[in-house]
Amino acid sequence: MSATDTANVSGIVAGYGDTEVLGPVDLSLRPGVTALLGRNGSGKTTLMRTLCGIIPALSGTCTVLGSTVADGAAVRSSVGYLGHESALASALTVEENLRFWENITSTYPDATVVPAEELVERFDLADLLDKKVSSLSRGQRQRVDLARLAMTDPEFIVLDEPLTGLDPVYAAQTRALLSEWGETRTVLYSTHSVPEALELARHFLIVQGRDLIELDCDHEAVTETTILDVLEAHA
Ligand SMILES: Nc1ncnc2c1ncn2[C@@H]1O[C@H](COP(=O)(O)OP(=O)(O)OP(=O)(O)O)[C@@H](O)[C@H]1O
Repeated sequence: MSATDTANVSGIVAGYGDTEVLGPVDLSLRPGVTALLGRNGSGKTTLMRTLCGIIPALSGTCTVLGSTVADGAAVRSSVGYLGHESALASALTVEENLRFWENITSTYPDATVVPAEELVERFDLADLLDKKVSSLSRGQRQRVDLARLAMTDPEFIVLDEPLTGLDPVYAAQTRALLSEWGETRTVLYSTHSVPEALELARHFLIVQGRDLIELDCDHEAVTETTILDVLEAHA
């Protein structure tokens, strides 16, 4: 553990009820982009949801920015999570959703709230404002979900496969957004694309069986072959 760590995980076992999926694992996350890789069903989503306090760890402790994630209120405004399922209300319009989240986030203790108008411009949402979320395409909805996530300007950003299924223009914009966030914040994102991970990240977490293998470009040469070797070791 070091003073610059954003998240510290100690002996975490992640899973559901009686079913252990991953762990026990220890890990630390620092500012920058970390890519999380692993085979289908290996536990990436489970781990990310545990780190954000969405599901409880079966054992072990997880601290984010000095607060334990079990204390949901303490981490709510400092952690931004984008999962497979949208956090938006599908029967409301995009504008209504942004206003709703603006109201909710302004109640978080010590929260920064980026005004909806600023997010509309930054995430290019002007043409979508009057549309119901239920009528949006997956990529359009993700844009709104990212704006919702950015509303609290979180220091720890966790994104589950944010680059899957996007058109080339929006994929490039999202890659640029991740890189920009990674300059000052801690970004953990999952992906199945090794080349894309190598382009975006300098730190890699790879699920191997119930363990997490860490690779770090600052300490070793990380290549597609190194990552594939780790992924295939338990195939
Ligand atoms: N709600 C749940 N209850 C019980 N088991 C679950 C639940 N959600 C996922 N699992 C199981 O946990 C394991 C890990 O799933 P998880 O979704 O974390 O994998 P993943 O690495 O994100 O997979 P993928 O790459 O396919 O998205 C799988 O065996 C899955 O069946």
